[in-house]
Amino acid sequence: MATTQTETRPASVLSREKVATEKDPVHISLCGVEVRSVSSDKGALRNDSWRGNEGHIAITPLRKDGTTTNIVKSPSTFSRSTNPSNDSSSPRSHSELMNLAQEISAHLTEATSGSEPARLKVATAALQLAAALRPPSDAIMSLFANMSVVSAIRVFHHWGVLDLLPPDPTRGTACHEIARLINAEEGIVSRIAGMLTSSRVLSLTPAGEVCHTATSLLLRSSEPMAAMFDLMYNNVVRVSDILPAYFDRYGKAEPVGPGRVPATVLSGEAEMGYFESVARDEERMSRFTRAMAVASGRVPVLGIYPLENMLLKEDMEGDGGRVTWVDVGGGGGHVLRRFRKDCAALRKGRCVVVDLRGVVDQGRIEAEGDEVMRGVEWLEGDFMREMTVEGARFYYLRHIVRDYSDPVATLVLRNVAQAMNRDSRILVSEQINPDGGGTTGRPMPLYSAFKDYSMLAIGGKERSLAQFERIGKEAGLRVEAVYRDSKGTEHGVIEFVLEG
Ligand SMILES: C[S@@+](CC[C@H](N)C(=O)[O-])C[C@H]1O[C@@H](n2cnc3c(N)ncnc32)[C@H](O)[C@@H]1O
Repeated sequence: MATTQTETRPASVLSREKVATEKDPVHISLCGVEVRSVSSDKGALRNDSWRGNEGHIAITPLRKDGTTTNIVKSPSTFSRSTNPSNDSSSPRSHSELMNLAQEISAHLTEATSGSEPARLKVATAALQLAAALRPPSDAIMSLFANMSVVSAIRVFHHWGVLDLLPPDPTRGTACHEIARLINAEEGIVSRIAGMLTSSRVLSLTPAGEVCHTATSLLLRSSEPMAAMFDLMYNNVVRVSDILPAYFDRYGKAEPVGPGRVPATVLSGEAEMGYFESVARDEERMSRFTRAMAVASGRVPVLGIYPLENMLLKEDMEGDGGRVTWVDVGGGGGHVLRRFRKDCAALRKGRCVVVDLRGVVDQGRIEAEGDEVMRGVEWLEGDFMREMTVEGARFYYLRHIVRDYSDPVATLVLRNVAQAMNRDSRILVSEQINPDGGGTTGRPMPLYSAFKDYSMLAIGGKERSLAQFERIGKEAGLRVEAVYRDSKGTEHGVIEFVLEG
């Protein structure tokens, strides 16, 4: 079913994309010669079945010398014929529907026996089949049905209902008992519970008692996902309510920031940047950091950039105390921890986490006694002003550049560039949108578009490679290489070096 697809990137970009090695099945954008399906690692995409663009393709391109190498390419860079998702609203022929049904039945056994690629195939086909069978008016009303689910979760969350249900999903609590425990009327409790059981966020015992599901367990207040839910509620739902008035007031343009972004206008702190406003409140900052741990878990950290190989190539002996790795805006160090756990060479090097004061203070405390983080330095710093760690080998910016508009992101990159040596590298680890951002005849994967849209609230954006190249150039950097995720996400790592 798959077809080869010639990459349409300009030659200037193609020449810089990275060829994979056996150990690092890095995917790049080159013209594919053979196309075959590839296995995926387990777990990374669990619970993501609504991402809407599943599966991925491995291509075996020919090198100039005629040999081949394993290169994996994200599906979004293929033509629609290779990856027919995302156009759920277009009418489908009977044979297309039959193909989807066959796709589901062909992979269902494998999918339910733990195969991640099979699960992705079945989930995608099932979503496409359901969407194709849904009349347009239902498609519209289902948007509001989803919002009602969000609303019901929020109320139960606020009332502490999700914390009081038994954690064992086979044991339930009757609505009258929930009502008694939270001092509410039974009628309102059962209506909200009804929204959540019909959407399968909660479930019912045969006796009609309400019980947890795997989904609702993740929303208990002790879970990091609850912090993420709050963040999304604020930055997507609440911000949506003011967006038309926001654009009326500030103009129909991308927010530039750092101040006057929708989220800070909403909170009555219009002149502040988003992070400035979050950092004013210790509790809010701590919830934000917890939410980031979830965000990081949803996209791969390891296995994209061949760090171990790169470090082995470097002569770190006699380094004169040179810093190996700066995690710029590294939060509580959760990402650095994963790199250090995986990469012995990095544990030997000097690693620094730079972030705002409250964040590094918290990170330092939490890392105490953690063998993997022993020796890590925690440094308060403001990347909007300067990068104080000079000449490090790597400056790692994960989910940083996307937090800002082009002018502000350029400022951050320029500050880092000014601290670099000629052999230093910046690694930007983010979603890489397809060129054209979904406006070139093929829609973006739904999840990628959602991530971009949700960044609007804080004045940020997801970018295509061409957009990264542009802001890098403004900052005095050039793209040395691009490493894409082989697991079907749009995530990648862009390696920048000093221009010239
Ligand atoms: C979206 S989070 C990303 C955290 C982490 N890199 C990750 O991938 O999970 C952005 C991080 O940048 C930090 N940050 C925001 N503004 C900053 C500034 N001006 N200087 C340094 N760090 C900042 C925040 O505190 C937060 O930890």
